[in-house]
Amino acid sequence: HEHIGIALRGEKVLSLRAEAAEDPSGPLIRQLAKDMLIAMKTHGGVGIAAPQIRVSKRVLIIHSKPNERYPDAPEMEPVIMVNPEIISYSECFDSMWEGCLSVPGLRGLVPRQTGVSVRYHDLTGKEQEACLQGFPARIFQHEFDHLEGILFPLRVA
Ligand SMILES: O=C(O)C[C@@H](Cc1ccccc1)C(=O)SCC(=O)c1ccccc1
Ligand SMILES: [Zn+2]
Repeated sequence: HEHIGIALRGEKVLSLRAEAAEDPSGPLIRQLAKDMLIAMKTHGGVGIAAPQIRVSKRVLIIHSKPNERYPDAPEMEPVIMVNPEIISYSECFDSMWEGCLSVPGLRGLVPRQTGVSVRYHDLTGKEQEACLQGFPARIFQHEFDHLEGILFPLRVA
């Protein structure tokens, strides 16, 4: 399974609103999260959403780490979020360069809120809340869009 393929722009699964996961702590979601982690690492992403490995479920991973475009991005452990909800956004916006594993070769300057407060279930089924700022907030909003069937070119200013 080393090479779990990534769905590309134009595939229907990327345009759907993903379905809520019924059992966030069940074996199906745990296996899905494992496959997503492998796919994200294999393809060198800083995040991934389940529809990108052709599973239309509301699961996303954010894994901010320093990279050539954002050398000062915070280093964090991957955060796996099941059925994430946005509680509130910051007022401020900024634009940053984004890429997408499903849109290879394209980069775009995307305006998004600088902060976001989220609620989600972790893989133990526990409800969590997190306040994200900066690059992690950026990645979250990009991955959450995937759960809504939205790809970043739609948001390019
Ligand atoms: O396709 C995805 O969802 C993963 C995507 C996440 C993302 C990157 C940059 C801004 C917002 C969200 C990627 O990881 S694209 C490839 C990449 O590693 C990268 C691209 C631009 C900047 C930093 C990393
Ligand atoms: Zn993407």
